Amino acid sequence: MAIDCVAKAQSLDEKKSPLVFDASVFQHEKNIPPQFLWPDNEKPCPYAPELPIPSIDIGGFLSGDSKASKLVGEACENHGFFLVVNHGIDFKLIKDAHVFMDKFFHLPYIEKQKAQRKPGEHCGYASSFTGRFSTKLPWKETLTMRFTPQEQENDNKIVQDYMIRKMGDTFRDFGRVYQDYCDSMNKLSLRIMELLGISLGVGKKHFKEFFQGNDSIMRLNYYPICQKPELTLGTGPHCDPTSLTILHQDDVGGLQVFVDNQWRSITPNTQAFVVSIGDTFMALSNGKYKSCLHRAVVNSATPRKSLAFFLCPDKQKLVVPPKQLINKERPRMYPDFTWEQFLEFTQKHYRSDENTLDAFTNWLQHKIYPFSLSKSSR
Ligand SMILES: C=C1C[C@]23C[C@H]1CC[C@H]2[C@]1(C)CCC[C@@](C)(C(=O)O)[C@H]1[C@@H]3C(=O)O
Ligand SMILES: O=C(O)CCC(=O)C(=O)O
Ligand SMILES: [Fe+2]
Repeated sequence: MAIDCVAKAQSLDEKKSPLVFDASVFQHEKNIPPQFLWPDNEKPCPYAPELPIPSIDIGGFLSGDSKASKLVGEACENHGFFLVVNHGIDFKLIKDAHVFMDKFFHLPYIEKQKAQRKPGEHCGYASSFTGRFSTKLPWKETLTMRFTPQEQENDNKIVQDYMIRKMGDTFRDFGRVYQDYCDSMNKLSLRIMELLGISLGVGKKHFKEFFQGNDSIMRLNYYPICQKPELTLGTGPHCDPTSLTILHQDDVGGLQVFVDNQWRSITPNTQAFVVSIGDTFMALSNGKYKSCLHRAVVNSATPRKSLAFFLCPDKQKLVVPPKQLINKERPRMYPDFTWEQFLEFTQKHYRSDENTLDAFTNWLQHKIYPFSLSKSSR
């Protein structure tokens, strides 16, 4: 009974009308609401030296390209970030995606609310998560769409259909651009999975086949101007729980990665994509490749935009590393799990941070073995 009451209280909490983060208002406010203030130990530092990350020519990469494989392997074992250039993605498509993103986030709040994210779901429009969290709110608005590859040419176009359903037929072009963008990201992801398979010594097919039927996430991040950027964060410190992130950031700058105990900035390069390993791929590589802590800072001069494509496996597939990556020196590091379980954990039980995967594996083990004694309590 008590648990039911708590659960009801929490769900009612989500239903309370939360603070509305309307950037058109907030971006001019001298004093930002207390919910957006981050603790001193997490506030952005005045200077984050650039992190040089390898630039991989994915267009020139062929199976025998040991240089690309070595460069990617070193980066992924260290911090999990690298650039991809010569990617073959149409630059007009990237430009159109940014133009349409700008148009969406400049709509009146009441219009954007037509796509409002519902509690417990990951798709939709969110204005800084004021309905999800009560403190350390990120200074951003987001629009999140689900992507699954079309099996047949005439299969439904899940991204375009979603945008038309939520926003009406005037969003047909918006939907087409993001459908094409996600289709391009899907193809690029599978090329990168070939490279990661070779660099891990399991062959170019292994991960490419694992992610053939992916169930991925397209997220648009819009970071409004902030009058006190030193007091808040656009996106708080976290590791992506997903498998692979392909990020296109505009030329404003703000992405930072925590490496060797220091925040380092990733210099914008609109010709390239920033690719990073997520928690799920860290588990697939049995911990060999690292999912790294990162965040986004904001500024008082110009809004910042980033397009994040999060590759995720079919929700029912078991996440299990290939046997070649399990040995005496490196026994199994994480339990079997499905992306469906992990995604539910991040949407209903836990705010992704630097410990999400460990918190998830503890949660999973207590869910499966509720009365097992954890090591610490033995
Ligand atoms: C599965 C996901 C959850 C988040 C979006 C994708 C991958 C990154 C996650 C996120 C961005 C990590 C930081 C916290 C978060 C709440 C956010 O700032 O948006 C996370 C996303 C989410 O839970 O909606
Ligand atoms: O906007 C950025 O540069 C990073 C955003 C991010 O890390 C995310 O959406 O997971
Ligand atoms: Fe991220």
